[in-house]
Amino acid sequence: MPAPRRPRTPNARPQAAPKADTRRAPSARGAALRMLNEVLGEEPRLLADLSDAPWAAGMAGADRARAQRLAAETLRGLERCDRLLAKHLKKLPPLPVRNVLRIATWELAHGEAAHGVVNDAVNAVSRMPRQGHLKGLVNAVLRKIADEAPSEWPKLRAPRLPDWLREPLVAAYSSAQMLAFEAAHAAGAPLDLTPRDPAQAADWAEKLGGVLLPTGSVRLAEAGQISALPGYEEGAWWVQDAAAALPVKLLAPKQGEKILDLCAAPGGKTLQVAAAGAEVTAVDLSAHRLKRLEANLKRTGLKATVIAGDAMEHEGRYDAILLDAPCSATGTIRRHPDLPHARDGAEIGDLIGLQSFMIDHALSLLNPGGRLVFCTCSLIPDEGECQIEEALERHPDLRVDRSALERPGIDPAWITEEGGLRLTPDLWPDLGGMDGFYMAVLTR
Ligand SMILES: C[S@@+](CC[C@H](N)C(=O)[O-])C[C@H]1O[C@@H](n2cnc3c(N)ncnc32)[C@H](O)[C@@H]1O
Repeated sequence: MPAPRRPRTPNARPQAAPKADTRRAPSARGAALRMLNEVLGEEPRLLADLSDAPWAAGMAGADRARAQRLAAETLRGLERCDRLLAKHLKKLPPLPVRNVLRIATWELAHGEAAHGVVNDAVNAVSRMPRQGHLKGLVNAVLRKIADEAPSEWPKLRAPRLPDWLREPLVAAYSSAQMLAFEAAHAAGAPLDLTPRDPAQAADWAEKLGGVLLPTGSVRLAEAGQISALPGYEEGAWWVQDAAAALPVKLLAPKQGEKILDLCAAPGGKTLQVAAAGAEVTAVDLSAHRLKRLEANLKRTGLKATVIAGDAMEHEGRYDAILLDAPCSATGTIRRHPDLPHARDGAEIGDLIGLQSFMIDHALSLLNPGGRLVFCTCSLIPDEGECQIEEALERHPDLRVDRSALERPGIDPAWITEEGGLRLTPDLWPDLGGMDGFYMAVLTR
């Protein structure tokens, strides 16, 4: 029988570093508009890929952060914006004008002074070569929205996920749980930190005015400027969702162990493994994303061997392997509200194929008695539970180590039939939720 064809790696294209742009930098609102136009455009892009776009090169850090937030929050509330606007639009204007209206609607619903918001929106449209004539319409609509939005916004339902994602999730969970996911996505995410020294987590929670979560992460309600927080410069902690910090806790790296982090960038998990004193090799296909890993290693003073390359071609023998495989990232919508709009699910089939090839390759690199943690930040069981069930069928000597799940803060209700952990954004409702994730510990 011919060997099965390996699916193409969806994000295998090398990413070039952005070129500096000498044109005048856009305002925060102008940049947010460009971001929305790109996320919702014909060739949709993710916000994360736009943060260092050439057109944003001259922007001050604070403006850049404001633009990102404005774009992300408008996308999070897009359905609500459109519902408010629909009452006042007989016909949908072209996308750039619609996006000006959407951003302004979000701002008006969230307490921004109407005068500035409406003026800026009218000016933005009047500068559009082909849509300038719509400035009067924009002015009239936004004056009405300014009156209504603050009181109407909270009455609108949490935005629904698009069908490409809602349908598989309703089939896998339930309609009620789906509504709870959507409410969690609408609520957004607090800022979680992983302390370099887990024994000092409570101290950092106190110093930063946060709370210590049951699994050992520190949660802050208000992020502000992260690089200005105590402990940032000295690398005493790094930003990492509490759910994303769990795979390495299950891996339980030990001093001196030889550990491979197969899909490592931007590196939150590599830092955890290195902080435990293990000898870590971090591999990732994206040289661009690895730059962030290198910067994080420098800031924290932690050590890792960093390799830009294809996980499927990596060779060696390791005591333990972490495989945080490329996936649909549908568990991270609280923090990436652009994802449901910029994606359409077309690449999920390829990703599922790649994940199973990566599991098999990772298993071939394990020392006898070694352990593999497979995880994905996805809500889709095909990228989680099903991968493990199928791996167990392909490898009769493989078993799932359930004892690895006996860790502080892990609720037994999260444990799945095959022995993995299923985390969803509606968990910890009183603490502010967590990202969706799946993880399992395999040994052979
Ligand atoms: C979920 S992210 C990893 C997140 C990372 N473990 C962390 O904690 O920061 C998946 C990563 O897989 C990388 N990737 C995708 N295909 C790959 C391949 N064939 N070989 C190595 N890395 C790959 C992507 O560049 C991406 O950085």
